[in-house]
Amino acid sequence: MEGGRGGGRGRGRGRGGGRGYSPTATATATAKAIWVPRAPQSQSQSPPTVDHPAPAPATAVSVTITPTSPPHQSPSLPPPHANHSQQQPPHHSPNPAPSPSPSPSPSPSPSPSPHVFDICSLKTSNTVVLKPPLHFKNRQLRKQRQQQLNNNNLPDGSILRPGMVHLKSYLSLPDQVNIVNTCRHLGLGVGGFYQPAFRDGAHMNLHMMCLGKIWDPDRSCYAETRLTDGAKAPPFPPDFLHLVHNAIRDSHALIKHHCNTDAPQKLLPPLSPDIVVVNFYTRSGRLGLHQDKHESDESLRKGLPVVSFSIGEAADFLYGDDGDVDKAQKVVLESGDVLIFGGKSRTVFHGVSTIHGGTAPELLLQETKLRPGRLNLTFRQY
Ligand SMILES: O=C(O)CCC(=O)C(=O)O
Ligand SMILES: [Fe+2]
Repeated sequence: MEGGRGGGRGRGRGRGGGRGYSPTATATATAKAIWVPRAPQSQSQSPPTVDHPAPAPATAVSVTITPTSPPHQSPSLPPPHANHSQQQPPHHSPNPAPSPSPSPSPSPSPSPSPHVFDICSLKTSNTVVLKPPLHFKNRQLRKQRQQQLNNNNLPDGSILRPGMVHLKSYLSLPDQVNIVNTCRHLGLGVGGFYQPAFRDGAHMNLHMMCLGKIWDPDRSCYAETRLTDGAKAPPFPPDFLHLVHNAIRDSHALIKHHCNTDAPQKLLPPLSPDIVVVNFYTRSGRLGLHQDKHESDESLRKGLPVVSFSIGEAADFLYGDDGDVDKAQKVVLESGDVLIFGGKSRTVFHGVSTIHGGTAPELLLQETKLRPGRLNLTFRQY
């Protein structure tokens, strides 16, 4: 990604909103009694710049009552922590926090370092949570499958520009849960989430973690280690590869259908990703218009795409020919959406202007305890 050259300083210079974005609107959700959303987080749990409006809205169904329990997670995940990084310093401490213990021992557990950013808020409380009944879950899954394969087995999606494809509701709920859990686990360890800062003291308005290679926003290049704390990137997670490949395959089907071509791979070349940039946006998070253009010359020359997964709250994603926000087009990316830009759109300017609070799927929140905000993964081939 390019935060500096080409007029795209928006990515990095996110101080207070970067390139002319108005402050993020805070949506207030009204819950219609039902199964209760998670306990609202107290202000003291929030980083200084983060809004914590009302909890996500819930959906009306008949319910059974169960006590609050930790989310479903793989046994290797660390146990719930009560502490989150709240006073996020500009830089990681020189001694990165140790990886969370792989042992699933229940409690008491060591709290993560205060410098670690936990994308889930797993603090248990006395709140009674009403869980959705199984038939509701199944209906959701059926609906999702149908959405994925309507229209002659084509995925639900559209072509925004040549080489730029938006797949709607593409990632299943279990896949989203798995991605959140994996990112949480990696994000708590060495090289995990941090808030990138610049030499001049400005911060990006998001938390980032790079897998495979480190993206260094200050130097606008990839590096082996992170400047702030010397951490190496956690390895690229091979578990996600099939999702990326499937998304490209299904985008090809869509391109073939809509663009009347037998060679969709010429418009959108396939990639073998080896880097993921994972961003977590709180509700006030954003990312100025920028280009992703520090992958290898060959990768860029071939137009190997960037594949982006959105999970959690919806976001306004802007894109255009240059860094001018007023001329940019907008698409709303919701949880489970996949956006791909390659070929002629490989270096399209893009950014995130708004996170829509309260829009994350309730089931996802129940399963993961994802914080209010949005998780985004962009896969790239160096
Ligand atoms: O969050 C998004 O949708 C975009 C992220 C992005 O552009 C980047 O990480 O370079
Ligand atoms: Fe980008």
